[in-house]
Amino acid sequence: MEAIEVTGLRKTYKNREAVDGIDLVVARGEIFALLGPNGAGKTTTVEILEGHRRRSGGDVRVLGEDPGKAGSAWRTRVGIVLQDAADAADLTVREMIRHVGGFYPEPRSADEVIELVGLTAKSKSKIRTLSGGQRRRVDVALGIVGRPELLFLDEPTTGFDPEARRQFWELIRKLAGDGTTIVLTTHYLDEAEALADRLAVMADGRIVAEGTPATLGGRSGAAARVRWRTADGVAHDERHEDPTELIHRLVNTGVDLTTLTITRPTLEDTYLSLIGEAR
Ligand SMILES: Nc1ncnc2c1ncn2[C@@H]1O[C@H](COP(=O)(O)OP(=O)(O)OP(=O)(O)O)[C@@H](O)[C@H]1O
Repeated sequence: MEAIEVTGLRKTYKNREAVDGIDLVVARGEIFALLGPNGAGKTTTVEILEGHRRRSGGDVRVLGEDPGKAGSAWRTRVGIVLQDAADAADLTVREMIRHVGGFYPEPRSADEVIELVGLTAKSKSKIRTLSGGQRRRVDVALGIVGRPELLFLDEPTTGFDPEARRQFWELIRKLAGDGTTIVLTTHYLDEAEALADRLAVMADGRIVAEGTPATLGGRSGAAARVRWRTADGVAHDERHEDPTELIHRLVNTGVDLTTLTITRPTLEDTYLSLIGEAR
């Protein structure tokens, strides 16, 4: 059974199709990223999958059930990392995690969760005294304390410093390695590339491309850009479908290969052209 199966999902707000008939499958144990510009329909889609928003049409199965009708047993199998879930709390980190863990049948221990999110040094601090990035770690802790089979993360690393982002990525990989299915929305293309097994790009309520980070939008087959400088200092810049033959030729003509660079479009290049085409 897949973790998520969606066919023909639609959501209409007044006259506006925020989600305009999307199909989506997320396999168990997969890390799936949903990308797209502001207003594309990502949050609406994810909130429907979480059971927090009604759909206008289509079929949705999440862990085998319709989230619009599923009960509390289903809810304990799904983890949601909300932005600022823990913000106003006057509790300590450990108290808050234990408190929320109490709502689940088989919670992780507070110590395990605190260690996983890297908050050991802050476990006895009141949440309101934490920095923004540290509070986001508490949000993540609250999302995973119930040992979810499926975890939704909405722009999880906004406000993290670079080291905290890398630590968070490690945590996500670890959770996925233990079999947790992960669905994340992000505006960071490097994050999607580092984490996602598969990703989909939404624009204007539709999915405009879907694939692995390496193949999205024909990326792997896109022409490579080859640049080099000849001994007389002249710069060359060419595009080639298959640069191997060109490189052989350059080697045979004695080009200084220390000046040679070969680049493919980055995920960001591909994403921006997909979004541009969708407009
Ligand atoms: N409660 C609502 N009532 C009316 N329109 C809404 C509502 N929620 C969202 N919309 C509209 O639906 C569209 C999709 O919004 P959504 O929040 O799903 O986009 P998003 O891809 O998550 O954007 P962002 O990257 O900015 O979070 C937008 O045009 C938004 O204005």
